[in-house]
Amino acid sequence: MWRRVASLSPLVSSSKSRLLNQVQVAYGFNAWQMFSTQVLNPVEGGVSDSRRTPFVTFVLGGPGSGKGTQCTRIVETFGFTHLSAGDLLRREISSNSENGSMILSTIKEGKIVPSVVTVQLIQKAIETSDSDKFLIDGFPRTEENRIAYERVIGAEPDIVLFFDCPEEEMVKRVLNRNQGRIDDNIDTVKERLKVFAELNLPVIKHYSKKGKLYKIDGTGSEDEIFERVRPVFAALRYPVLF
Ligand SMILES: Nc1ncnc2c1ncn2[C@@H]1O[C@H](COP(=O)(O)OP(=O)(O)OP(=O)(O)O)[C@@H](O)[C@H]1O
Ligand SMILES: Nc1ccn([C@H]2C[C@H](O)[C@@H](COP(=O)(O)O)O2)c(=O)n1
Ligand SMILES: [Mg+2]
Repeated sequence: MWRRVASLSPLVSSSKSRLLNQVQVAYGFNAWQMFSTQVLNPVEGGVSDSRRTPFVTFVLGGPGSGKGTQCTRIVETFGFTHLSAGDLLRREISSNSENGSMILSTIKEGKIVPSVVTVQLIQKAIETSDSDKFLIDGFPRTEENRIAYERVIGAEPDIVLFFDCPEEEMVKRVLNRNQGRIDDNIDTVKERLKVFAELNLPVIKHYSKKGKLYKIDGTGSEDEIFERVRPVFAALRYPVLF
């Protein structure tokens, strides 16, 4: 079980703090992102490998914006573990869990499942994985999702990707998806677009204000989009040791 040291900053000496600022300027990351896979040991004030915390990327965008497609590419190239909130919920439906019928009707209507259910599924998936870097796809969809995650997991994401795509393109992609999803029909898509604009955009704005957002142009071919995503993760492969 991993956990993040909540009050890291007071433990960082002023010289380290200056160094972190220089690194942030040079690499475009903040101090928290740099410490995302190693946390300070509060007793010794040093870096402890025994209490690693995972690097978490939230992957956001409207329905059909290409989140799942690009996550597959990121997994192939950078070895992340992909957790799709939608897939976790659909698995609950197919396993006939106690929440299955509620989840099914919520997804059919294009609405959002209560955060307590989704956050629990994500928490379990993280805790039962050996991975130290996750893509959490399609989550948080609402401010309520975001706050519930931060409360339960005790951490914010390290970075957030947002695939920005015009509505007409998203609708076209969803209606051509042909994977048998119950929400891939014009009525549900219209509702999902409404929910995205009303409830998800505020989350995206929140992370933008925090300097964690990477807005990616979600138009063009899958390859073209991945070439916009690649530099974000390529930069993460240069660890800075303190
Ligand atoms: N750049 C692209 N150009 C054309 N089609 C694409 C592109 N990227 C993905 N697609 C296709 O569009 C459909 C939707 O993509 P994807 O499932 O990745 O979107 P998503 O953001 O995960 O959607 P949802 O939120 O509904 O799960 C899929 O059929 C996918 O193959
Ligand atoms: N945080 C989430 C994620 C997904 N859902 C529900 C509602 C979505 O329309 C549906 C499909 O998700 P997708 O595969 O498109 O990411 O699942 C939710 O309620 N809360
Ligand atoms: Mg998807």
